[in-house]
Amino acid sequence: MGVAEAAPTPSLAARTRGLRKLYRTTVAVDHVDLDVPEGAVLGMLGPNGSGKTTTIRMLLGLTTPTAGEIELFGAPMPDAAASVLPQVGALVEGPGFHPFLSGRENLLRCAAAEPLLRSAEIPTAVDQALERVGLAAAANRRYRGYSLGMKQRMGLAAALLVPRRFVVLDEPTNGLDPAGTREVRSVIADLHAAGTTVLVSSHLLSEVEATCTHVAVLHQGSVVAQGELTDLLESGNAGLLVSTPSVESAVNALRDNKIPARATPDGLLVDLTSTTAPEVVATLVRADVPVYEVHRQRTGLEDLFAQLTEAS
Ligand SMILES: Nc1ncnc2c1ncn2[C@@H]1O[C@H](COP(=O)(O)OP(=O)(O)OP(=O)(O)O)[C@@H](O)[C@H]1O
Repeated sequence: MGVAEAAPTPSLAARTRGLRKLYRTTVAVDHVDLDVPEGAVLGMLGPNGSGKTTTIRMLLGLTTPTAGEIELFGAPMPDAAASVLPQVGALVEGPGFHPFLSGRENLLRCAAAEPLLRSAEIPTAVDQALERVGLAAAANRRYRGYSLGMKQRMGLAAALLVPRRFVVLDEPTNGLDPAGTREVRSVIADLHAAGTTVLVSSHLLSEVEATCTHVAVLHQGSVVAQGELTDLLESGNAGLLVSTPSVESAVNALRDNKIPARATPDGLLVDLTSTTAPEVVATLVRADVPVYEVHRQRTGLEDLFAQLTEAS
């Protein structure tokens, strides 16, 4: 043992290092170093084909990495799969429900395979999961007749059969109507409030902004940005765009108050490094400058994501 102890690293629900997956000659995932802090809701953001599903499948032991390491709660995968995976609930493509059984019957079968559920607890767990995803009324209908959104809800119900330490949701709002999307957001918020770590993939920045505390952006199989959502959103130049017919008076009024600003084709761009949006508006109003509209300039993450999605 060394004399100096290393500073304790925050506990991670999932950690990958150098993760790589090749399908023949296709590099699906390349050198992914992902940290999912315990208690976080981490949004894995990326355009189609950026490697989200492949990364998730490797985390869950559903596909074998070509190279790299995976740990779940500090335990190496796949060696620790039997002890760790029962604590992990997952919604991934192709959950394989039986088409001729009802939603309830399918979930009863899933529940029977859950090591953490005692037989006596199964019926209640199934009913609670059906209720939670809004499928209680359709529970006795055959799975075959379910809509895409209902099938998606079934996958979510299966992930939520037991209280989990970690829930992994691959594009959970795919195929859902606006009400279904709101329900998924509320399920994620409930899980977060209960201390469960959530990893959720999406190709929509708005989705991630609405639900996540952390984000990892994937592009062409690699992580191009990761960290706390607020930090990433604030990265880059924070600016406020002001729409006013009196640009010159506005610039002068702001400069008198030591707030840097300049005219741009999009409007008056005010530097927010040393001030706030309400302060800028108050300053302009005090100087009798008419303000039609103000909005924040696109953030670092929005710019990054726009570049990635526009390029693909
Ligand atoms: N089983 C497979 N066989 C061959 N190539 C695959 C397979 N699965 C994924 N790929 C390829 O790996 C790359 C990453 O795919 P992946 O499904 O992980 O991306 P994704 O970010 O989840 O995309 P989407 O948002 O469309 O679901 C793509 O080029 C895809 O074509």
